[in-house]
Amino acid sequence: MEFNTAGLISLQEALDKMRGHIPPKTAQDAESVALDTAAGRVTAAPVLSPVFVPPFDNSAMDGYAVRCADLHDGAVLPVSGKAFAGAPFHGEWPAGTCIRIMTGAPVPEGADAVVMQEQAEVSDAGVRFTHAVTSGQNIRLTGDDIKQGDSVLSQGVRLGAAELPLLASLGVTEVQVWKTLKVAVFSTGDELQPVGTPLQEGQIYDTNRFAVRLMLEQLGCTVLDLGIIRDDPQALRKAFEEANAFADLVISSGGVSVGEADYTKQMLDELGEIGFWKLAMKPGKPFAFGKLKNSWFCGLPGNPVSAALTFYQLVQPFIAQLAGHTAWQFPPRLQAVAVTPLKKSAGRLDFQRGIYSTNAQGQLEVRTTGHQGSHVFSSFSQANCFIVLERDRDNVAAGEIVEIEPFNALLRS
Ligand SMILES: Nc1nc2c(c(=O)[nH]1)N[C@H]1C(S)=C(S)[C@@H](COP(=O)(O)OP(=O)(O)OC[C@H]3O[C@@H](n4cnc5c(N)ncnc54)[C@H](O)[C@@H]3O)O[C@H]1N2
Ligand code: MOO
Repeated sequence: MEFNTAGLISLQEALDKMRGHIPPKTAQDAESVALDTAAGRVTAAPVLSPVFVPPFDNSAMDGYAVRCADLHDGAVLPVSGKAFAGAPFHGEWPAGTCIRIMTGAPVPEGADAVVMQEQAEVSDAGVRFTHAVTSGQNIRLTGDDIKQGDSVLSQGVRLGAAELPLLASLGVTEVQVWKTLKVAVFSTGDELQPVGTPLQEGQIYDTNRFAVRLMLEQLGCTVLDLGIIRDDPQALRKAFEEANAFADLVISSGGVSVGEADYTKQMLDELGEIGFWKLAMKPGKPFAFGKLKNSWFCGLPGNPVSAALTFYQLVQPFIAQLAGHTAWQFPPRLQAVAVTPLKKSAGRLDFQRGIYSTNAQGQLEVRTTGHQGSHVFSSFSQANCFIVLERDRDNVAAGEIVEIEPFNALLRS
């Protein structure tokens, strides 16, 4: 693996480096799972339909199945039988008669139209149709949705509420998916305590592991949580080794900056290879990426906003690719009018937290959540988007156009 470690690199350069190193998946990475357990998994091969949908010609309306040839002016057709969904008509169907039919029922052989009952007058003599009838009307033809052998899902699609019912409708019982990614997580820092433990002087609760674990679960990963690791090279080495033995990807938070207790980079140097560790983005300047013996490594910065943001902007797309989720898309960016001034100094691509809405003129507008410090995690719960301010941009005055990136499902509740 060849990496450039000098200087600050751009977010795009970092993403290209991270995603560019992932080898293509092979057959060994795939497994077959039952449809019932496939939610959140990613298809390893296109899914071909084993059947036609609909599987037979059937009625789109409650009404009467007819042969158009019988429908001369003023014709009254006696009813010769009934066809229900699940109970087809198989009796004798004399010429000049019709069949009562319900929505979803197989169309009797020879019928070339179905007339909805609102366009029929029923008398003792039979049924008279009040509107012109065209051949084929209200008949849903075999395979008009899906043909047998059609590819209904491509490779690299995450299976959810839009996909799994479709497979169920085809009678598919098993699906080929990529194996679930295994991700090990730990937080570093002597000041950190797990939730539920009383805090002593100088201590704080561990926010990052909570955020990272949650986002990993939403991305369909199997998580090994190694807890809080003290700022001690010995303990860190042990955590790195344990994580590497289990995982495809190891994610830590904290200790990537330049302080005296910031050992993450040193560990990565010792136990693996550093790809890069400084980005021209804010928050999130110190973000370490590299490789351990068997696994990839992402070292998130300790500040909670920086950790969540770098996970969202860098780790999320990286995991999508590692997981074979090729249908994953970067959240779209839109233009909006800033209705509050935004503080910014040139030098780093800035992801401020904002609240966007549509104004009375139908224009998108956005305002800041306020204090944008990297420790102000509450800015995420108030926000519904990032305000993305280009690297070279300075302070923004109210009324200027800015780019926004609405949160995707990872941050939207
Ligand atoms: N001299 C410099 N100092 C710092 C720089 C720099 O370039 N030069 N960069 C700053 C930036 S930007 C960031 S971001 C942080 C990142 O530092 P680390 O990744 O080494 O993180 P720590 O020092 O361990 O912690 C920073 C901050 O975040 C709190 N923290 C850490 N982990 C958690 C957690 N799991 N949950 C909640 N809060 C956490 C920690 O207590 C610190 O307050 O470095 C700056 N410094
Ligand atoms: O980049 Mo630090 O990540 O600004 O707080």
